[in-house]
Amino acid sequence: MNSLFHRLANIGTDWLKALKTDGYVILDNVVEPHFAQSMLCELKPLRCHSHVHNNNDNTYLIEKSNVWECELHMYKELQDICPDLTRFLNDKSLCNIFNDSKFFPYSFTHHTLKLLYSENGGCFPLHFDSDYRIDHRRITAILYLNEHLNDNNNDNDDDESESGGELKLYPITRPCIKIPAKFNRMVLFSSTLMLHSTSPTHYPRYALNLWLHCDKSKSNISIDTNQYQTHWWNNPEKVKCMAKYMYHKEWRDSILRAHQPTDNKVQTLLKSHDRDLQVSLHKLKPWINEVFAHAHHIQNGGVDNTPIIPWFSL
Ligand SMILES: O=C(O)CCC(=O)C(=O)O
Ligand SMILES: [Fe+2]
Repeated sequence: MNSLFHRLANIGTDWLKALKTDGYVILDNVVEPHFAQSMLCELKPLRCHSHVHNNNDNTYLIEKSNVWECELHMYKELQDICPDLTRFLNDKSLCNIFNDSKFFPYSFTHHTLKLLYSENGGCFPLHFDSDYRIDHRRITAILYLNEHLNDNNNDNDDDESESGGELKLYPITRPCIKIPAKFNRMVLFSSTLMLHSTSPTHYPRYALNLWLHCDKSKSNISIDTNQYQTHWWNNPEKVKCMAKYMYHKEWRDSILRAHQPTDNKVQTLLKSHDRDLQVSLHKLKPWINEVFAHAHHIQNGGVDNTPIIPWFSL
């Protein structure tokens, strides 16, 4: 069977280098357009028949209003009626590209696939996908399937577009990046350290979220704790604290935006957000002047490439 990601195998390694250095990369036209189209055709009726549902029985996905999520690997009965989405789920070629490149200190075993649909202001609050202490996801790869978005939906517009639905990345060395969810575009980023959110969508928004899982027993990771004492950015935990501090206002607002005001989870989420912010500031204490200066610089639109962020070190 041909690789579904054949284009990635033929575009050299610059994109892998960019992902490793910047923590994210944007790739257009990654799968055969007719295959992307056919996955979209399978996805649309699923959401109409409510198969793509809010996973409110699953603690690991927090329910958000107007966002439908379904982890396809958990629903065998859906796999039988969605052959192309199931082929996308079972395809190993993306993992193989990463494993063969040896650019990353992981051995990827497989990916899982979450189907996503949002509408009517649906959005994701700021979050990290994976907590390295409890799960094995290391790279997020989201394929967007929104045909009506075209080149008028320019990348990196300063203002939120009218259609909304952008993926927003917060890489802490530069201001937020807004990425329109265009058809057959894939955005890859660090599951553990890339803070991200989505802006409220004003169109029916379709996406396929792949998570690459690593085999922890085979990972080639060494943590030098002495080195971690030197700079905050050498320590992945501190990078997360920094992101929390830099974007805490936006984070708080995004929690309110993603849930109905009547949802009683909101107060709990806000409380835990406020507590995490205090903990983060405490952990950053040894570097506090440096941290404030860095945050101030980025918040004023600056870029600071001095910190080499260990995006894929855990
Ligand atoms: O749909 C997107 O662009 C992002 C989705 C996301 O962040 C998630 O599923 O964790
Ligand atoms: Fe996410």
